[in-house]
Amino acid sequence: MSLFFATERQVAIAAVRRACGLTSTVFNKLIKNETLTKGDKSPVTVGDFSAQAVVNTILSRAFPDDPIIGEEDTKDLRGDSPESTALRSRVIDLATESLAGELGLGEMEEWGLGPKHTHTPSQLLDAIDRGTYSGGAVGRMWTLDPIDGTKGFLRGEQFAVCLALIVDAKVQLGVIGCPNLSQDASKPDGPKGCMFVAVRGQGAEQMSISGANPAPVKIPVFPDGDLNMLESVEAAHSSHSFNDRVSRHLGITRSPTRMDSQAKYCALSRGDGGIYLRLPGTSGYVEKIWDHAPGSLLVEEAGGVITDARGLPLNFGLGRELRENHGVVAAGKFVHEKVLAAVKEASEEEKPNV
Ligand SMILES: Nc1ncnc2c1ncn2[C@@H]1O[C@H](COP(=O)(O)O)[C@@H](OP(=O)(O)O)[C@H]1O
Ligand SMILES: [Mg+2]
Ligand SMILES: [Mg+2]
Ligand SMILES: [Mg+2]
Repeated sequence: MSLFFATERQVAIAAVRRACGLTSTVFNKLIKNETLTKGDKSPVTVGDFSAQAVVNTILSRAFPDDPIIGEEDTKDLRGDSPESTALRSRVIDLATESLAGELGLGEMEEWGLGPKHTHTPSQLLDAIDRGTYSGGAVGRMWTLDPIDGTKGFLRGEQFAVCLALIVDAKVQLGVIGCPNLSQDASKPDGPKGCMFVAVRGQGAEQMSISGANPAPVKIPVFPDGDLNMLESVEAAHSSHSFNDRVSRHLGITRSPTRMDSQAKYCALSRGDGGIYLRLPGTSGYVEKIWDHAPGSLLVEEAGGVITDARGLPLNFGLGRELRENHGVVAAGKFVHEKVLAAVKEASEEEKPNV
């Protein structure tokens, strides 16, 4: 196997693993005033901020020249109000505790990481703000969603820690940690917690969050009548009624599987659902690159195809947003074209979607 991006892969896995551990700690202890509502009305918790501090600290030590496009920033943490002060100190405590653990990386000492190293509050806040890079078509950059599916996280359902390396607008490495996803889709009550890792040209695999039982994932060929749809829980994030219409065109009778976060891409990659469809609602929301970068590579490396609703490739080189894309259609390679055709038919019936 080619060793391209071997160090990046190892560091990204260690960082996502660490952030997954942190999110479980937070969930068990989350108290009411530790969640904020952002300007766009979406929630953010101490978990999102501290997970971004942890992952960005690890990335910045291992790859000091790489910029990071992260979802969160410290605007709401740096104020003098009692709320900001309390939130800030919780985030710093959580990140400090998390970074004090073993990372299992050979170069840890050299990079100033691991149990022997401390990080000051201002270093941790600055680490969060390392995520403000504006992106673009040229060069190496990481993109991080420290908690994708914050609403699912708050409900105790699916969420994911999502990290990708983009080089010259192409996703080369993607790591997604899903602490609440069953390791075996056929045993929903069995052990939970999986990580999905994809490297361009090297395939995709699933393992436990600790790294145990790595196994390749591949989208199976679904017999006609066995397909089903994966979609967001939140109707405001993608139109459920449009998906129903597409399902009717495809002759799908099974009800859709609703799941928060990029866990949907993970489910698709292992055949736990045949199509992921995400068509924008009417709010004019533009998709963010951290919500799709690792998931898109995972789908491709698992043998699937991902485009927008018009059949165009997702363009990760236009900054923080997928500015020129419209929705997302992901499916196995024998199904994707049929889904695009059904999307076209459905949208002709139901303007203004496409
Ligand atoms: N109106 C909207 N339309 C589409 N996506 C939206 C949206 N508002 C928020 N989102 C994005 O939807 C993501 C969750 O996707 P899903 O519905 O698949 O769980 C959120 O990620 P975060 O939870 O990281 O903020 C957020 O980026
Ligand atoms: Mg968010
Ligand atoms: Mg997200
Ligand atoms: Mg998020």
